[in-house]
Amino acid sequence: MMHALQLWYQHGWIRAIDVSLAEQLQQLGASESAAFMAALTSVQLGHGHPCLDLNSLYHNFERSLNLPPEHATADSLQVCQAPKALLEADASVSTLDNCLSQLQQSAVVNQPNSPLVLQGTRLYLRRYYDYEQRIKADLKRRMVAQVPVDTERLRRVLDALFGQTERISWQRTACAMAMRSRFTIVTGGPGTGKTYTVVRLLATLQKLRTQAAPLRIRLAAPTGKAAARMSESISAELGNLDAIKEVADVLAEGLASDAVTLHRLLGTVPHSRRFRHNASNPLHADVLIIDEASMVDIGMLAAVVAALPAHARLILLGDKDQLASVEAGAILGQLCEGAEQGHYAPELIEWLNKTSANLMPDHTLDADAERWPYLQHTTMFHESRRFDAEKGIGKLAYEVNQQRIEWLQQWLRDSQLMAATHPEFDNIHVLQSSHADDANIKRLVLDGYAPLQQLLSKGPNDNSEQGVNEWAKAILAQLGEFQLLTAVREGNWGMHAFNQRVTYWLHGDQSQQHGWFSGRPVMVTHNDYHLNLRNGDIGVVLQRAEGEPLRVAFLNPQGDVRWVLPSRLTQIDTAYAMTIHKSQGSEFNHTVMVMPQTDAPILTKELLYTGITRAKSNFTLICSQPQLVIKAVQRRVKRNGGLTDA
Ligand SMILES: Nc1ncnc2c1ncn2[C@@H]1O[C@H](COP(=O)(O)OP(=O)(O)OP(=O)(O)O)[C@@H](O)[C@H]1O
Repeated sequence: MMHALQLWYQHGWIRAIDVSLAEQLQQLGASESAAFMAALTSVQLGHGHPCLDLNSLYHNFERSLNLPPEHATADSLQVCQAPKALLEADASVSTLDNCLSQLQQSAVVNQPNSPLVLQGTRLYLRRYYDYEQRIKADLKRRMVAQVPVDTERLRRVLDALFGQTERISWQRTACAMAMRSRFTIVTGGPGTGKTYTVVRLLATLQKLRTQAAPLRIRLAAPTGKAAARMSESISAELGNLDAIKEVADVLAEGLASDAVTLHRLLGTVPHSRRFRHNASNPLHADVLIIDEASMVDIGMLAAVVAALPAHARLILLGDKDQLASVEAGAILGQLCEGAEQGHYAPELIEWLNKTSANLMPDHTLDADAERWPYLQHTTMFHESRRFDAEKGIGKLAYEVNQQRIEWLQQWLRDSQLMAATHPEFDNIHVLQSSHADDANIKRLVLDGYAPLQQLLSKGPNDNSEQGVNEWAKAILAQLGEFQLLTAVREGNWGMHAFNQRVTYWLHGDQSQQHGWFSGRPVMVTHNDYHLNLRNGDIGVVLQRAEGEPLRVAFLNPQGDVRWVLPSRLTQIDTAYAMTIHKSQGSEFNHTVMVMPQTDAPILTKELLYTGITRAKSNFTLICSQPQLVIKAVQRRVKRNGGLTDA
């Protein structure tokens, strides 16, 4: 088994860390098979699963491990043994029962501080088990801490904020629900009014507070981009609240300026996993709102709940149907499972009815609601204010999310006709081509990037520092207008190949020789604490004046331009094309999504839904094989984990 792991590593099937973990455990006295299972647990972590689910492993070896990986070469398939054959050949782990008893007897499993924890049929590395336990215990404490609320006063405040509506207002329901305990989730697709609601929710909290001083409110998001968008949309909504001046003033009082990244909120300690704020140095906050919570990983949420004082409220906002974090965990997806149906307890419905202008619909009632503890604190919004669910992007996102194949098949076949005959579909297009260098793709890209190229060649209005900064700002804003998103990184239809292709189309041969050239958009691919740049930050290479060296312009969270020398940036990618994973938390006016030519497990409905919902006004799908789109929509991401276990 150890030899097999080495071969897997040599052929790029698994990571070095997966093998070295197994070797270290053997040195600690683990049997070969226990060490092997630990390596598989680490492999799963690399795929975003906090644990190895032995039940699904023995049910379907290849599918649950994604081994051999999709990029496995023919050579490697000859040399490397598949997991199923390996496990079946060893009596100690040949069946699920044997494997469980082997692990139960192991010195490295379920002992005080042992590196592995077996919980039911889930095998964890201890750190991830601890994260999960910490989150569960903390959320439970915040959920049971029922806060007394004057329902009459609450009703009056909500009447002022939302007015009377004919139908149930889920936005109002979310505000009411958040008053009852110290944990709340508001989930919904793009434009469903999460930000609109959260501003009113905060206003309600401030109005009904029992302490004299305003509540201290912190806003945070997993990435710099998401934090910047959160600040922007919250200040726009605060402007709209001016109609209810008294509320706007009381809200603004306790609101700590801008939204920050979670790393900044907690304070990173250089070269360490630790944060400055933790259980012994808690955050100064009464309310913490985390936007884009689908991107928060389990380690980060564990750090957040440790640093958040017990009395504080934690409010998660996000779209549960989007891709989960790249790191381990799919927190929002797991906590919100079943949110479509409500699953509210009779007692909760009765309480909500007291605070609401309308009665809660019957279908949200569940007499067996104890099975859904997190849903008693969750509101899901279905109606997008930005997209009509019957038109264009809204319709496409809805059909993909609901995995409704028939409409999609028709759209993939007849998108041109539909766009020509039904104006409501003229902003969603399919460009089918079997060549990534196809002239139609080239035309689409050149047209899409034409305004960017014009801005670049026009140069700054004047050469003053302000003039140059304004020019850089305009170019960075223009980068949000048109964006290629790829489903995969590698291969002819992947992110790297498209970046090379577009660079060549726009800048010709010269750009191939010089990695750094004026106009190159770049994405930072790792957090850089020295430069204060975050994974996902976008910059653009520019020459500020004749004879000056090239510099990369980034926007800081305050919206000002900062310039960095290219030589200081070690981990970046060109950003004409980015992966859908990296696009999470961003939106682009015209989004072009590129599907690969061959199927892969990474192609899921969550991936497609995330890509489609990045588009603000136009969406184009480039694909060579429409049936792969259908296959992807039928496949769902399944992340293991015990967050919702009793
Ligand atoms: N009840 C409402 N009445 C009037 N306008 C609303 C209402 N709810 C939302 N809106 C408006 O709809 C738009 C989208 O709302 P909002 O930005 O809050 O959605 P969101 O769910 O936060 O979107 P995203 O996920 O893209 O950030 C905003 O312009 C907002 O002001």
